[in-house]
Amino acid sequence: MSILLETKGLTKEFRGFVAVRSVDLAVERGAIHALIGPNGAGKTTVFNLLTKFLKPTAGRILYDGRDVTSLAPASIARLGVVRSFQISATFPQLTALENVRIALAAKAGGSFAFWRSDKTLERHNARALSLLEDVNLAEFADTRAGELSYGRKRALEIATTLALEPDLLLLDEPMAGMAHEEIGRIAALIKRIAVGRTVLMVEHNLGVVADLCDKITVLRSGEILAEGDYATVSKDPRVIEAYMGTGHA
Ligand SMILES: Nc1ncnc2c1ncn2[C@@H]1O[C@H](COP(=O)(O)OP(=O)(O)OP(=O)(O)O)[C@@H](O)[C@H]1O
Repeated sequence: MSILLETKGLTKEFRGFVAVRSVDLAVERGAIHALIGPNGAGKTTVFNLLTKFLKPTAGRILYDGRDVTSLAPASIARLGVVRSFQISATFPQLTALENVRIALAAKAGGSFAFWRSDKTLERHNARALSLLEDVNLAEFADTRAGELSYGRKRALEIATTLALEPDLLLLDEPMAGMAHEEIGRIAALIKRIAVGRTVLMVEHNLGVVADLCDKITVLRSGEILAEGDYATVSKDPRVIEAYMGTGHA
C-alpha cells in the first residue's frame, strides 16, 4: 500500500503550550485509520492542521506525495480531503433528499441561486437517492433532517460528505453521543463507504474502533504514544496507562 497522507514533525504551539508535538503520521491509501486519545491529546488540533484551519508551528504535511503545508482550506478540499463536519450543517427544515441534492449541486459548482433552482436540483435526484441508499436512509428520503434520530442525522452528514466525492474522508468522532447499537451500525456504515477511499477518523474510545480500523495511532499530550493494529495497541501498557481511570479503553 502507498501512503496517501503523511505528516513530518507536525507541531502546533498555542502561546508556548505545545498541543501537537512532532507528530509523524502516515495514512495508507485505502485504509481506515483512527487517531485516538484521551481528552486534550491533540486529536482535534491535528485535524484542524490537516484541513488547514490551523497553521502548524513546525513540520510538513504531504498529500499524495505533494507538500500541502501552506495550502488554503478550500484548496485542500479541492484535492479531495473532506472533513465531515465542514458540511455537516445539514438544513433541518429540508428533507434528507434535499440536503444531499444541495451538497451535490454545490459540488457541481455554479452560483448559490443556480444550484438552488428546482431544475438543477432535480438533475441530482437519482444520485442523491443512491447516496441515501449507501447510508441506509433511502426510506427517509422525504423526512425532514431535523426529524431524524441522532444516529440517522450522522448518517445523513456522511451522505452529504460523500456527495463531495472525497478521496480522503476525515471523520470527527462519528460515534460520539451514540448508543451501543448505533455504534455498531455506524461502524458498518463507515466500513462500507470506505471501499475505494481512505478514512482518517478521530475517536475518543479505543474500544469502538476495534473491529473497524486497519491502523490506530494513539496520541497523548500531543505526542504519538503507540501505533499499530487494535490487537497491538490495546495490549500496550502505555496505552492502558493513558486510559486508566478514564473508563474509555
Ligand atoms: N486555540 C487554542 N488555544 C490554546 N490552547 C488550545 C487551543 N486549541 C487547543 N488547545 C489545547 O491543546 C490541547 C489539545 O487540544 P485538542 O482539542 O486538540 O485535544 P483533543 O485530543 O481533541 O481532545 P478532546 O478529546 O477533549 O476533544 C488541549 O490542552 C487544549 O486545551
